[in-house]
Amino acid sequence: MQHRRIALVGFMASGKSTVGKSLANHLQRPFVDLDQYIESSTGKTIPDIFGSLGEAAFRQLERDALTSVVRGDELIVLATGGGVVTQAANRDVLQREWVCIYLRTRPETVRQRLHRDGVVRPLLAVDNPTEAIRSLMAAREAWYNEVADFTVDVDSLEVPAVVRQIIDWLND
Ligand SMILES: Nc1ncnc2c1ncn2[C@@H]1O[C@H](COP(=O)(O)OP(=O)(O)O)[C@@H](O)[C@H]1O
Ligand SMILES: O=C(O)C1=C[C@@H](OP(=O)(O)O)[C@@H](O)[C@H](O)C1
Ligand SMILES: [Mg+2]
Repeated sequence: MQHRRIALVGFMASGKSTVGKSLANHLQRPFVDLDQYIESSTGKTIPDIFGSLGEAAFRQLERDALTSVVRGDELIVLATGGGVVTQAANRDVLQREWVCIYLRTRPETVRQRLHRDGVVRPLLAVDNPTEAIRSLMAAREAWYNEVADFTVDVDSLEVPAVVRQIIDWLND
């Protein structure tokens, strides 16, 4: 596990971007956030892409990004977006080429954290976000499990404790 690329997967607001950055720091590896990569390569924000081009176009950009983010043998830590697993091609790449850590959350945790970071998540910017969280999570759960090499239940863990669990597992 030490010599492979690491991808964090999980639902929106599970902590992939935050934990990923800290994990990369600890492991002294380069960190890439897939959403930020898409934003800098397109010059558009995620909400702009959803708003002007639609979700299908975003998924295409995300698929392309997942392969172009890999440069040579660099052992990066990658924070994916929560919907990366909706695409079969991405699940295939994640299973074959990445060690995947699943940050598992309960819907209530997502609800509580949703607005804390100021990140706009277009799929949850709806009239009934609680219902959107519930239904999207139910639809995706099996996919997260399918790609996961290791799962952390993050609901009652602070970020450093999540990072510690991952490092302990990698060192096992
Ligand atoms: N383990 C945690 N405990 C408390 N807050 C957290 C934890 N992990 C992340 N957060 C906070 O939740 C919000 C969403 O985290 P983020 O890393 O953007 O999630 P993701 O990339 O999975 O959508 C941020 O405000 C972040 O600081
Ligand atoms: O779950 C999703 O479909 C999405 C998750 C977001 O990333 P985070 O999981 O980092 O919030 C971002 O990619 C986009 O808003 C779509
Ligand atoms: Mg993120």
